[in-house]
Amino acid sequence: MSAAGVTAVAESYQSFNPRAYLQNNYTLPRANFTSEEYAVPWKLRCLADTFATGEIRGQTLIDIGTGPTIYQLLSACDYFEEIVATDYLEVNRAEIRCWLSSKSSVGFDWSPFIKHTCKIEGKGEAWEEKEQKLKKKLKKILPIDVHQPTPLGSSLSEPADALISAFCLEAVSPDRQSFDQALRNVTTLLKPGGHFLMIGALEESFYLAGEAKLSVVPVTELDVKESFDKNGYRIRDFRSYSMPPNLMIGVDDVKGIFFVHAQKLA
Ligand SMILES: Nc1ncnc2c1ncn2[C@@H]1O[C@@H](CSCCNC[C@@H]2Cc3ccc([N+](=O)[O-])cc3CN2)[C@@H](O)[C@H]1O
Repeated sequence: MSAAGVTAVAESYQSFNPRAYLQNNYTLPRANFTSEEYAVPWKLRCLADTFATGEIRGQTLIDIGTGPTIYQLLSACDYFEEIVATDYLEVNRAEIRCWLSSKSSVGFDWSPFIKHTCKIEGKGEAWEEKEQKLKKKLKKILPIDVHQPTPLGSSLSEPADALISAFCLEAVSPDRQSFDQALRNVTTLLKPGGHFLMIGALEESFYLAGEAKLSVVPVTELDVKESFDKNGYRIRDFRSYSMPPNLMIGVDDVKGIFFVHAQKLA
């Protein structure tokens, strides 16, 4: 892992604009709920299908690099007592706090995401009920640095039952070696036998978030599978999505999205 590369990444994130990032990726056209040919419904389907088995459950789920988004936690909230959000930037942690505390729609409006998740889960759950359930379970919002051997510092009492992460490791690693090391680091946060659900960008080299232009280490399906294999996981499921031309809107050069369900070997 190049220390200089990691420092450069950290500096680039100082101008990350959460609202611009949300606008770029979580409004139309990418957040179009009319068909699973669109990126956001595809991601929600991966998560809803995986949690529906009931196999992934426990006391604590940690979200690695939550960013300013909560959609990735919607299907998880039925299966864990405590959900821990984490991010490197205070501006992102503040976005999550704003959503948690907002009575009205002061924060980003996640209701279309919550309604879609309730619909595909098919339990007849009211979206307001799921929203309140997640807000109740989302008990901690912690600083994290995946490049540290102990990413949460001393904030973590014991390893979690499961980890989830969306678009983080590849977007904060200057190279493949750093990506592998970051995966090794966050694996210390997971109990043996615990499950790790990761969603990420395929073959992306940059993305925009307001004034910030962030570098991304391009990873292929094979790269991701190799990283999990090398770090003591059994891959349970792997799905990929090709970005259709109408979703290539200039905010990044992402070619596709991967979803991996991996289990840490006991
Ligand atoms: N050292 C660090 N440790 C942990 N987290 C860190 C660190 N540094 C920054 N962070 C934290 O990690 C970041 C996570 S956001 C990364 C965005 N990834 C790229 C973007 C994502 C995206 C989303 C949706 C769709 N789609 O089509 O639907 C496509 C794409 C493709 N482009 C950010 O929260 C930062 O604050």
